[in-house]
Amino acid sequence: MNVFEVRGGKKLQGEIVPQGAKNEALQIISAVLLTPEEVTINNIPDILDVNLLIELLSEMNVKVNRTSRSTCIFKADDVNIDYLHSPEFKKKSGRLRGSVMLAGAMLARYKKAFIPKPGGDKIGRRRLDTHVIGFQKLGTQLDYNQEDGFFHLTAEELKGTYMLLDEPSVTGTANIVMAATMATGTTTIYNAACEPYLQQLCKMLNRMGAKISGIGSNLLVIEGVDYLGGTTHAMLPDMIEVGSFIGLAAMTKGDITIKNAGINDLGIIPEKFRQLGIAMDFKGDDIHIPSQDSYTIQKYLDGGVLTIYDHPWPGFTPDLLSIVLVTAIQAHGSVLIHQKMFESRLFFVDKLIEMGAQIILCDPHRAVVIGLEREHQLRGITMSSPDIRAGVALLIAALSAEGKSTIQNIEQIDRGYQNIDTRLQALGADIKRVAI
Ligand SMILES: CC(=O)N[C@H]1[C@@H](OP(=O)(O)OP(=O)(O)OC[C@H]2O[C@@H](n3ccc(=O)[nH]c3=O)[C@H](O)[C@@H]2O)O[C@H](CO)[C@@H](O)[C@@H]1O
Ligand SMILES: C=C(OP(=O)(O)O)C(=O)O
Repeated sequence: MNVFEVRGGKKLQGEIVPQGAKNEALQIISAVLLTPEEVTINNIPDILDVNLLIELLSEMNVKVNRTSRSTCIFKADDVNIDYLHSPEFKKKSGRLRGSVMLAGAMLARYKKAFIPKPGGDKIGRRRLDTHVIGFQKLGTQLDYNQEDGFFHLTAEELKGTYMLLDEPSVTGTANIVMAATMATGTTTIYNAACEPYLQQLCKMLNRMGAKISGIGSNLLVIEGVDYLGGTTHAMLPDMIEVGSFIGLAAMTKGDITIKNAGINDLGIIPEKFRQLGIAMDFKGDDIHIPSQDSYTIQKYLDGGVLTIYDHPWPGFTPDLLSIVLVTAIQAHGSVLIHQKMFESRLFFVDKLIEMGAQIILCDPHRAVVIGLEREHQLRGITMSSPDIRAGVALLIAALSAEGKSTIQNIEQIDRGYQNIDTRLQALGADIKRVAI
């Protein structure tokens, strides 16, 4: 087991390139099952969750040729469907959320899929109802087997239909879109999620021969086709990494340039950090965050305290709220952080409070951060990373703190951030990965 040992207080400086997007990669890599032809994927993030999904495909007998850490050629011309019903699949897929999206592709191509209880961050209830109801509307029979703990999904034929999703689930929409690509007739999905992850998936599917319109909106229309072929795809820069680096720069008084940040696909993200008072300039596709001694949280026009809350795209992603929260610690002013989607994602503030932050956890969904205005620094402590984003938020706190911090359970961070220790070292951070 490894921990991060961090000696904080250093001003970080330099350039950093975001990895390919984790949540996009999980959708895109699942989609390779839709065709027997070669699919080449570039800008793959070299992170635990993605590597595990690639391993699962390889164990399903998909030919996997990883020509470099960031490029992989897949060929799913002889898939072993039964592997999806094995204890090994159950165990491994339970370690990541993304594995649930193998089901949509399997249903489209083989009219058969198995879904064990998926893994992913333990950040609250994470139901699969939207996925399953969508599959059922397309004509899938569902049988939950108490003994093996799998949902068994089978269909004689998938038939296009109209559906209004209960909620714009990200992985749910991806799953239903994939299932509908080769259904008979037209599928209309209203209240669809429309994150750049999904836009990228739909564009890739269209290149493979699918007929999807409405991309980028919450109304997707999918005309079923008989066959999908091979293609090439490259992931966008990871917008959650970009947001994390903006927060990191502000908290460490750093002067950081995020290279090739994919600004056109960041939506409201830069604006939310600007509301915290963080200056940034866009130069081409790079974001430069200059060193700032202080930053002041905006108030509403009527003088009210700012609230930053999550909302389905194009609202603010829930995956950056922990980062916004930690970034507000050293600001002037106060902000209410309202995590609407997940009920267990804010408990990590206990650690920040122990480090000296002024935070009031009002309830599991809401926390008020009262900025310290850099009047005193956080203190280094030993802490454990509860989930990917809280883990990075704690890491940012540690890098800004006085003295030594130890962060345990860093596998959580490694699930989503590629070689974060070495990339931060290149910015001047004192961080070591230590085996214990
Ligand atoms: C692998 C992957 O892509 N994971 C992302 C995906 O997870 P995932 O696709 O699992 O998340 P969902 O979009 O299904 O929803 C997440 C949670 O939010 C709740 N919910 C969702 C929509 C809504 O309008 N209201 C609401 O309360 C759901 O009930 C659920 O508990 O999307 C989440 C929400 O952006 C992100 O945090 C995850 O990083
Ligand atoms: C919640 C997240 O991931 P997952 O859905 O894979 O658990 C995340 O990326 O912040």
